[in-house]
Amino acid sequence: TRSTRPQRLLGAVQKNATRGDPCSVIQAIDHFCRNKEWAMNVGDEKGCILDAVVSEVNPATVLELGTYCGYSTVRIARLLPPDAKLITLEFNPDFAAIARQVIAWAGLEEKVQLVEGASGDWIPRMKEQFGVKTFDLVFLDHWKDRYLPDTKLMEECGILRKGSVLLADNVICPGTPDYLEFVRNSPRYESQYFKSHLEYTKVEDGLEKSVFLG
Ligand SMILES: O=C(NC/C=C/[C@H]1O[C@@H](Sc2ccncc2)[C@H](O)[C@@H]1O)c1cc([N+](=O)[O-])cc(O)c1O
Ligand SMILES: [Mg+2]
Repeated sequence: TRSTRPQRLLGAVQKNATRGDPCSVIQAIDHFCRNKEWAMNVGDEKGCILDAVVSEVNPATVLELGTYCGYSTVRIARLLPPDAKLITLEFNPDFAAIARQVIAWAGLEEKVQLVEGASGDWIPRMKEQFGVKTFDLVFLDHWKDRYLPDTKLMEECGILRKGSVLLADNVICPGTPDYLEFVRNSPRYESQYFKSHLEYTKVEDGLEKSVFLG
């Protein structure tokens, strides 16, 4: 049977990237998506903004919602200090299987814990399951209609602390209007929009960075 796009993306990584070299994994995926098949990775342009925010926050604990093939997981984990921990949640087992191999190819398994399941089920269990009290940085890139309910859930579960940074992909395209309205109008967040483009296209999109004020 015909392979899937994530399988072909993994093949491009294994063919063109060097084991243990996260930058070559990132380059191989971007080249594949720009020249062969588009895929919904955050991409190189928004990826540079992601890199800048990760470097500024210098997080000890990161939560990623929506792993897909692990592109942003690799982008974030490559910048983390030795003892830092990135937990990434993925609902689709086929995507999770591909992402594990991409993360392994980059040599970043030690920094990443990929959890299969839905954010709504796992967010309430973060403390007991993984011993993480609060997250310094959360990257939202999963189902767009889950950004707002999951943000409210993270607040309720107390996994955000004063100064925790939420960074949300696709706030323009495909768009997350209810989330954007919430973080931009709530007194409990200080929000900032980073204008960019939808990965590998000229369509406008951007990242919204929201600091939780506690
Ligand atoms: O739809 C998009 N992203 C949804 C991503 C969803 C990812 O997260 C889980 S769902 C989940 C994971 C964890 N917990 C609950 C659910 C899916 O299995 C997928 O791996 C998207 C679409 C476009 N686009 O141009 O159409 C561009 C983008 O950058 C996008 O991110
Ligand atoms: Mg996205």
